[in-house]
Amino acid sequence: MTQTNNNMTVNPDLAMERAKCNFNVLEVTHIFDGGERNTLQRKKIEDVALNSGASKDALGEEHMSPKEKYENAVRKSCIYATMMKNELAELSGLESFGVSSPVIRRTADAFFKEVSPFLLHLGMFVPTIMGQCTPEQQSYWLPRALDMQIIGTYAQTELGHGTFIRGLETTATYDPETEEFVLHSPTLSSYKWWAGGLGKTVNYCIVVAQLYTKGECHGTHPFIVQIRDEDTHVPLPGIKVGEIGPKMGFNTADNGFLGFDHYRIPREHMLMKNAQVLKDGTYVKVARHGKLTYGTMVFVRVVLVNEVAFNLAKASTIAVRYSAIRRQSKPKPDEVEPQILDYVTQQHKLFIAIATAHALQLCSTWLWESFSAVLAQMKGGNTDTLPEFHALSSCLKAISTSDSAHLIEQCRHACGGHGYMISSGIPNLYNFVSATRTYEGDYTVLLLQTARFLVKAYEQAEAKKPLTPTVSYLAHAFSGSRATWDNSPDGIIRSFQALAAGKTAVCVTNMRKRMRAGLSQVDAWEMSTIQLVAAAEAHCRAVIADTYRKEIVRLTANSSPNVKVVMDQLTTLYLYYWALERTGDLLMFTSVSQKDLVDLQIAYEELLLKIRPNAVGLVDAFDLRDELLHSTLGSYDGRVYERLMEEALKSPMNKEPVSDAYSKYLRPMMKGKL
Ligand SMILES: CC/C=C\C/C=C\C/C=C\C/C=C\CC/C=C/C(=O)SCCNC(=O)CCNC(=O)[C@H](O)C(C)(C)COP(=O)(O)OP(=O)(O)OC[C@H]1O[C@@H](n2cnc3c(N)ncnc32)[C@H](O)[C@@H]1OP(=O)(O)O
Ligand SMILES: Cc1cc2nc3c(=O)[nH]c(=O)nc-3n(C[C@H](O)[C@H](O)[C@H](O)COP(=O)(O)OP(=O)(O)OC[C@H]3O[C@@H](n4cnc5c(N)ncnc54)[C@H](O)[C@@H]3O)c2cc1C
Repeated sequence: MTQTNNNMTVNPDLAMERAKCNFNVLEVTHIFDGGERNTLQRKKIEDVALNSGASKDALGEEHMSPKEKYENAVRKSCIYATMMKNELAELSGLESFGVSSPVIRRTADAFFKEVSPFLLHLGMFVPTIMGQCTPEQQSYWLPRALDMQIIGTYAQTELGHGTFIRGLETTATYDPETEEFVLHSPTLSSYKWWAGGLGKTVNYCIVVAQLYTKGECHGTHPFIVQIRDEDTHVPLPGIKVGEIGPKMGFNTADNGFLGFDHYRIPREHMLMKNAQVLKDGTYVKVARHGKLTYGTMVFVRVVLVNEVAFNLAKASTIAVRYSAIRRQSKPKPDEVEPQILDYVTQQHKLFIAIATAHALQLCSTWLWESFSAVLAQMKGGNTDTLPEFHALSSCLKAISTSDSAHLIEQCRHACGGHGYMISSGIPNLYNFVSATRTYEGDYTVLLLQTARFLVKAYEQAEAKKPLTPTVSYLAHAFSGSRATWDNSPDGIIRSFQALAAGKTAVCVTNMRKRMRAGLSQVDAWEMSTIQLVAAAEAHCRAVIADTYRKEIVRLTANSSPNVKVVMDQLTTLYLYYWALERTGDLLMFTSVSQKDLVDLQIAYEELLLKIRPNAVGLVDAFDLRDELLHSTLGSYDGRVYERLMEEALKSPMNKEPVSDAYSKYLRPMMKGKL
């Protein structure tokens, strides 16, 4: 066993990997964090939050009953929330603590193997107050929410409808006599369903309901609604609330249901930044864009790109470290069993996961900056950039969550049987991330939103009208010839753009054909949706590839030579991987030949070998403390087998030498006495 500086016993294979890494790991950490200052700040926050040991459980969460798990999650949420109010607020440098800080959010992961019941409070309740309230409403609600005097959630989805927001059934009918809204759930399918924290934790929630005033329906609007007594926590009269039951993941989030029986709230509890109901019941539209009430969802879609990049970084750290210590099979009889990381197929599974974590992390920062710019313009009353941003955030949310879930599962495959253990950490990561593909807008549904924008942009390009930046490549779609293949990074990115343009063109052509053949526009669109989803996916891949490449070139401009090399290798790997995944499309829409593709496959395999010696260094650069990984397979010291055994011995099943089930069932059955 090898000793490191701080006297930690490290598995010798991992120590050897670290010794052969040829680049400065800390420099890459700074790139991933967005600069040295951010790394220092992150480390300080992690030290304060994690060094006290407050995040640890006496008994592993996985051995607790659902009720114990929930209560334990609330206990730790309260500890973490108190830390945020006290020590962490100042350190994070945020005006309003925690609300938009990925570091605070990530550090919280050390406290929860699943999720905090407060996630929706900070993730959606507070952002909705910030985004949908008038200044007066904000000054009343925000301090109470930030100080955790009230805890809230976001209740939009109903039993009958999640995707189709305009189809929600909960009603909020204005009564000018009492200056109140009457909230009502007219059907079973109108019951709110899913909101995190609603089951048992929160006492307030944002409720999205159909607004009726003066006999007219004005569509869905947000309201802030008290559902439990602020002192006793008992549900208020007219409220039917509870928890929805066990799920694939999110089992500490007490997702809930909620129904209203003619439940009254004051007029001022409608969130009135974008639309108002006056005392006499007159409806006044304030916003210049009809979809601004969907703002919290857009915010969360942006945040999620960062969130899944982080979770993918965790899964790849676990799988790469494990693959460095795991030895299996004997391809060369005279040599020792190789580390499984030496198998090229294993590298193929894992290095794309590392590269994707980088790509999504850098895209998320870029997306966040674009979002800030759109918000700044909207403050000045200009909503022109919103449609493009909605299209962009929709596809990035869809692709980042879907790719991350797929790659986390691939990391599990890469860990063989041990990856299936809860203690490996990977099942919890997968259960969490696979939900992100559905919530906040399902994958297909969001890609179809992007496709709407692409088709419109294509028609603008056809009419030689100006295009917005992310679709400017569509202007080249009318050259009449196939894009010229060239295997340089820029050449591959141009080819990805050609694929997106080509696929969009095919959709438009097919829809026009179908309409000429007599189909309505809606039916022609519906018949083309498989290809529209594929076009939006291709567009998103082109955006990610272009952004990742540009950002890496910019961020490594002053890096040391070896860091430049390894970062260039990772971006190139990302481009080769996706080109090889899309060979059929490339043959359709570019001049690529069979020989070009065979050469590209060989170049890809050689690239895997070049990255191999730096693989552990690359995941170390994510700088994920053991407390965040929660993994027997992925800890920094690589004591995998010791940890697996330690965890197995903690199982309550091992507390008694003979299980009660023996005398109750096994023995009678075996003795023929059952
Ligand atoms: C410290 C802690 C901080 C952070 C925490 C970190 C991490 C995570 C944070 C929190 C989250 C944690 C857990 C979340 C749990 C889950 C919560 C939820 O799921 S909440 C519910 C979410 N629900 C959805 O997302 C529903 C999806 N459906 C829709 O968005 C819409 O219905 C849909 C877009 C599908 C269609 O809307 P519709 O009104 O029917 O529009 P239509 O199709 O007719 O289009 C009309 C027109 O409007 C444009 N448009 C649609 N949406 C938007 C938008 N948001 N912005 C701008 N424009 C929009 C649409 O493109 C179309 O335009 P054109 O006519 O084509 O021009
Ligand atoms: C873990 C978790 C937490 C959640 N938390 C919250 C919360 O806090 N608050 C809240 O309000 N909601 C929450 N939700 C609900 C979530 O937002 C919805 O489940 C999600 O938006 C999908 O909607 P749906 O369930 O109605 O799916 P559906 O729309 O019924 O989708 C079912 C299938 O139909 C397809 N489909 C639907 N419409 C179309 C279409 N127009 N074209 C093509 N295909 C279509 C979808 O692609 C999908 O394959 C949560 C969900 C989960 C899983």
